[in-house]
Amino acid sequence: MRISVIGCGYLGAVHAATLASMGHVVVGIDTDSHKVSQLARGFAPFFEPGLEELLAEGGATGRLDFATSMDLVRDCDVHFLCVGTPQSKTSELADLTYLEAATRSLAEHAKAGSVVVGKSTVPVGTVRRVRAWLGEAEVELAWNPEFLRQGTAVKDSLVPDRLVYGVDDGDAAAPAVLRALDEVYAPLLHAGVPRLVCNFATAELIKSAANAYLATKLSYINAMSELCDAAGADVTQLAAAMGLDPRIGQRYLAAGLGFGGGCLPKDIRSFRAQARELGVDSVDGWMGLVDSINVGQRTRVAAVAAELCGGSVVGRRLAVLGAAFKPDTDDIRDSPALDVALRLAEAGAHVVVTDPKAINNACMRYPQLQFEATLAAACEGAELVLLLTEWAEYRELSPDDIAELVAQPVMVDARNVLDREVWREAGWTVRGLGTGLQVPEAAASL
Ligand SMILES: NC(=O)C1=CN([C@@H]2O[C@H](COP(=O)(O)OP(=O)(O)OC[C@H]3O[C@@H](n4cnc5c(N)ncnc54)[C@H](O)[C@@H]3O)[C@@H](O)[C@H]2O)C=CC1
Ligand SMILES: O=C(O)[C@H]1O[C@H](OP(=O)(O)OP(=O)(O)OC[C@H]2O[C@@H](n3ccc(=O)[nH]c3=O)[C@H](O)[C@@H]2O)[C@H](O)[C@@H](O)[C@@H]1O
Repeated sequence: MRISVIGCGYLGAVHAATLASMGHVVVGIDTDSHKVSQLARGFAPFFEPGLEELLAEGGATGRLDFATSMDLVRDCDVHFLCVGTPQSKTSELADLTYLEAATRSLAEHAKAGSVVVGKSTVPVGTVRRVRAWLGEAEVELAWNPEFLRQGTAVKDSLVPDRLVYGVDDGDAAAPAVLRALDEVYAPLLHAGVPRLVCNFATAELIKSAANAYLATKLSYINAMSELCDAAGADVTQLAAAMGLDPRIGQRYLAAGLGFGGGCLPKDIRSFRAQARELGVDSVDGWMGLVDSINVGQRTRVAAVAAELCGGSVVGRRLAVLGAAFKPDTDDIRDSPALDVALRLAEAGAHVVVTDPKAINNACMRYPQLQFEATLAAACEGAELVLLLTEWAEYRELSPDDIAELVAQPVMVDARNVLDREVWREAGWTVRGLGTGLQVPEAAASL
């Protein structure tokens, strides 16, 4: 099939490359000419494991191309809308202006009978607006939310847990739309990936509800970590024991600094705003609590840092390990690590940040922080080390690796990934979250 992918960011570039690897002829369209020129030359404009290999394969087979001009979508049978839907700058609502612009532009170029498939995460009711933006274009519409995670996006796209097709069940064209989607995803369906067909509102809500559930699970275990600190219990052991119950499961129970990124935070706020508009107070209140528990973890980490510095971080040299919002990505959107680093810098500390992949993105945006390419340079002379993003190389750190570099052997392990006993035996003071030591109220204002 000939397919276009409109919007080639963390979602769209991976989607385009994986569709080409399945045998389709794909053109990715993006308004960012720098991104397009990198993609067209086979370079990933961001770090995503496995993406460059797929871009190279797509380029070599001639099945994958990228462009800024919508002209190239004319021959395509299916168009995927993958543009950003960030949080509005002035409210909790999703900003749909990119989606509107992309849809209106697509409508001018899409051939009659082609199928427009939304993939961006949108508030319930958006598909009706997309239909209106398509105007007189003689195209069909479907909504096919995406569940991939950054860092494992290629694998998640090639082996997804499920495919959700939102279609207009009252429309005579629905069977043809389903056939088109089945043809797109034929290799996945043959491999047994479950396929769920539903109406538009359900498809929109499935995506928001799934992200809200993941966020809920994370804030739940982070609330438990606060309880563990108050009660002298250990949240890592608590989570491990809870997770052994298959009804609960181990995943998304790692307590610590909480969630960030370009999706979960903005999606729960958008979900909250949707619930308010629909008059469903329970979801509004619930999402508000999930959000505030999550943001509260950042305050708690900053408070622990201040406590370990004797009550104030003013003038102290602090090393921060991690800038990306999670390991295996260079994405710094709503990064909890950078949020804590900035709070500590604002409180008067000299903060030196390192990260295996995200330094370039971070140093352009935050000139008030010092960035170092290596762990050794970041730790040199540090009076306190904060492990804020659990990259493998930080999880596997041993006290000997940095003991000679730091000024004081003191560590905040905000992801609870280090073996505290090993570090304590080596003479370090180590604090995690939910380890049975209360975060002081006085410092919590930081
Ligand atoms: N990043 C992820 O892991 C996932 C993201 N999503 C959703 O996918 C959507 C996209 O997210 P990301 O890829 O992370 O965002 P992103 O910001 O990385 O990419 C969006 C891309 O759209 C391009 N764009 C904006 N307006 C355009 C237009 N009129 N025409 C063509 N291109 C245009 C931008 O230049 C940018 O490259 C969001 O709704 C997000 O919630 C869903 C699942 C996973
Ligand atoms: O809609 C989206 O864009 C995507 O959002 C998340 O994916 P992603 O943001 O890539 O990252 P996750 O792996 O889910 O992690 C989110 C945050 O939770 C944190 N986290 C995760 C797991 C955990 O146990 N503890 C924890 O604090 C991570 O550090 C990270 O900051 C969802 O997992 C995807 O299914 C969804 O498609």
